[in-house]
Amino acid sequence: MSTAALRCADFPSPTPMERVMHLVDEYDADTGFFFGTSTRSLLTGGRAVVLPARGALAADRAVRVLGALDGDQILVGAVPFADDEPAQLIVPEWHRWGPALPAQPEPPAARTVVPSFEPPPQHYRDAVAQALRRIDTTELSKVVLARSVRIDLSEPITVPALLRQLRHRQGNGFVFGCALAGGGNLVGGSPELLVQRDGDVVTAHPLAGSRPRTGDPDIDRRSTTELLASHKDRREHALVVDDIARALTPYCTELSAPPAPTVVGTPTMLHLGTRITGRLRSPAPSSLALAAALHPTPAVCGTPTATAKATISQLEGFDRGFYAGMVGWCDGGGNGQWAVTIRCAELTESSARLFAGAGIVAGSEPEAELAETGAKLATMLTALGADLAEEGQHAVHAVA
Ligand SMILES: C=C(O[C@H]1C=CC=C(C(=O)O)[C@@H]1O)C(=O)O
Repeated sequence: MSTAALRCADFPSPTPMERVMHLVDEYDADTGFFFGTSTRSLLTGGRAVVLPARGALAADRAVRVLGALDGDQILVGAVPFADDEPAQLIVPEWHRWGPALPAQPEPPAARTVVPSFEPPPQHYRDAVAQALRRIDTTELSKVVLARSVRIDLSEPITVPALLRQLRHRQGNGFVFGCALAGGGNLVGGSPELLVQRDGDVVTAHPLAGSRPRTGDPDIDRRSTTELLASHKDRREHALVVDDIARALTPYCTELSAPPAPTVVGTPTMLHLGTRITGRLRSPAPSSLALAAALHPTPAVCGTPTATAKATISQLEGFDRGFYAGMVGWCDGGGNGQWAVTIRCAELTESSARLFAGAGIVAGSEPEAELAETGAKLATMLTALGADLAEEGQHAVHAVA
């Protein structure tokens, strides 16, 4: 091969998309935080104050820190699912707002990976079957059971490159990156708003009840109709809406939600969603205090909460870490936005650990829930360019 051909193969000329620089390109994988919506982006760097407390306590302490923030300072970070695990909440040294992250429609370089299921798919089916027995015989009405997949990356992918991919795959959702104190980065593209406060207006947009999206308009139209008509999915969804409305009521003078959900589509999934809005009483709690009051909702935990939490720790078989927690920002005035940490991965130079869960209620079927979690994993897998080896593909996308 000639030298010219070698140079060409090694250094392909940049596509127009690659030339568009964005705030995200300054993301520092050691201390950075990025949170992007379809209209704007937030990038932070450095850690002026680190809040080393755990779970709910971290949020509580963070709320007190918020009261002491200087005019323009903000608090950002991620809170794990479990109360007893360390949160990653910081006041950064600096932050900047910018335009929405441009999507990266070109797919990433494909990489063949062999996934390790932690735990294996059969464990997941068994856990769902056990949960269904508990739903039949105890007070448990709903539990969200998740599974995790670890993939080894033959070559590293940078956080900005992954975030651009996720922006493309998560249209109107939230894309986030958060450097973790213990090393690695939490990266994801969540479709679900836990809570947002803007002055005295509070908004939550829970999602629960799902079908995979195929990209075939006829099939997706049928799935949308089926989802809206499904008693099982409507029940699964209503438990989340009721819980959030109950938790927000004490803080609000008005609170409203439409009587029926609509279907919220992502490029890989169709979900039932309900936008809940309210007016906060004065003095309005901060967005972080509201998020802490709501977390964990039955979209990631279950009903009743304590029984569902116990069921998750007994049946799931792995540590959720930051998956199914919350990620976002809050300013000194209390305004801010927190997304539910789903469709995410914990990323290191050499591996990615992905997570996905599904709500189990009476009428759920283990094989269908396994397939649903497989479809949810596809958001991150395709963003990573993971071309699964055949046996892994079967296990991730297993259908009845
Ligand atoms: C728990 C997850 O999704 C939640 C959000 C939307 C739909 C869900 C469902 O239908 O089960 C889940 O409640 C996940 O993606 O890991």
